[in-house]
Amino acid sequence: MIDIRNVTKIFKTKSADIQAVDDVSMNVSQGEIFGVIGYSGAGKSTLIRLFNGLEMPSSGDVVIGEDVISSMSKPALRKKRQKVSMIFQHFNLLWSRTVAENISFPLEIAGVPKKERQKKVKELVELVGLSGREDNYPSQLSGGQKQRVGIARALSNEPKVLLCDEATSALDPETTDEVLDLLVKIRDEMNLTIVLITHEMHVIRKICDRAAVMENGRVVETGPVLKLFQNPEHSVTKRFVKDDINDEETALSFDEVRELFPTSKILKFGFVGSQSKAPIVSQVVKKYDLDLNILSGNIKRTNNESYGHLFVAIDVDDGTLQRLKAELADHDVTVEVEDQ
Ligand SMILES: Nc1ncnc2c1ncn2[C@@H]1O[C@H](COP(=O)(O)OP(=O)(O)OP(=O)(O)O)[C@@H](O)[C@H]1O
Repeated sequence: MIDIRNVTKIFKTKSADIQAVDDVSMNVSQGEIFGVIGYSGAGKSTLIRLFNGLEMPSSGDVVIGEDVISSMSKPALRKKRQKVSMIFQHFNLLWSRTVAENISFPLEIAGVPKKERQKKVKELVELVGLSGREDNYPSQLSGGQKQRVGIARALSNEPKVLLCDEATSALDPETTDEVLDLLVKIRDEMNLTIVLITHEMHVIRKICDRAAVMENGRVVETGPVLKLFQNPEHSVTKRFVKDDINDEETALSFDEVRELFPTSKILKFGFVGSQSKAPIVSQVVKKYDLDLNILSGNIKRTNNESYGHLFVAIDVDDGTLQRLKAELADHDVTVEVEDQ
């Protein structure tokens, strides 16, 4: 559906050339929710703006469906943007227009007759849960409601692709989850392909199927979301996963744990899916007659699986540890020894 091929974007400024996107390649399948995550300045906004031709690549190709975005004429591109629409962090609504008029605006530009526009607006208002608010102005709405208007407006021309530029970054956690649920609903109902950029791993975990991690303009890691959470390889991915799990408290208490149990090793067991509920660890620990102190645990849900980890302090010699690791590996439970 979307094919990004060796795309580079260099901004030429008076003082220097800035390489915002550096040789990025990625594919997004039809119906997928694909996330791009990175810290500030990683190149996410530039990358997503390349998807709909708001920026043109310095080299490489952006292909959406049958069209090579990077070599389209301006009028063709304007037309294409009706099918590759976008929502924004600060909503970009027209403040002097009501909810209904905002949603109707792209249809007016596309020359859709009034009757048809009204019908479409009504459908969209219902779809995004804003019935009764049609005549309100944006200033009368909460942040979450404003983004619902942004989403309805973006859907008015029945796009194939929805680009989300930090769409929940201005929202509180509860409203973020409501808007994310809405994105999943419209993906399912309209068979949309969604590409979102974010700096919040929670957003990736909650709704994305696959994600790419960016640093300094490059994609440093990409894969199915569960894989990124379970087995992050790049240091940036590890930081994002750690922030999401938020085990700072555990990290702080490790020193105390070492004082309390000087001969113990601190282990982290990692689980996924059904294993996260089964008593595998308890069975294996019993079998080797080990004493175990549970330090902390956490189970999180991705869009379709649960995964989790358990930190324990355990008095175990190296030989037994190897056997324990092998046995747990047979049950898809990973074991990591935390640094002493
Ligand atoms: N129009 C521009 N002219 C010059 N440099 C730019 C331009 N747009 C972006 N940059 C630079 O490109 C780099 C990547 O910026 P970009 O906004 O794409 O990153 P980002 O990951 O989206 O960060 P943020 O979340 O802070 O927006 C930065 O160094 C930025 O200063």
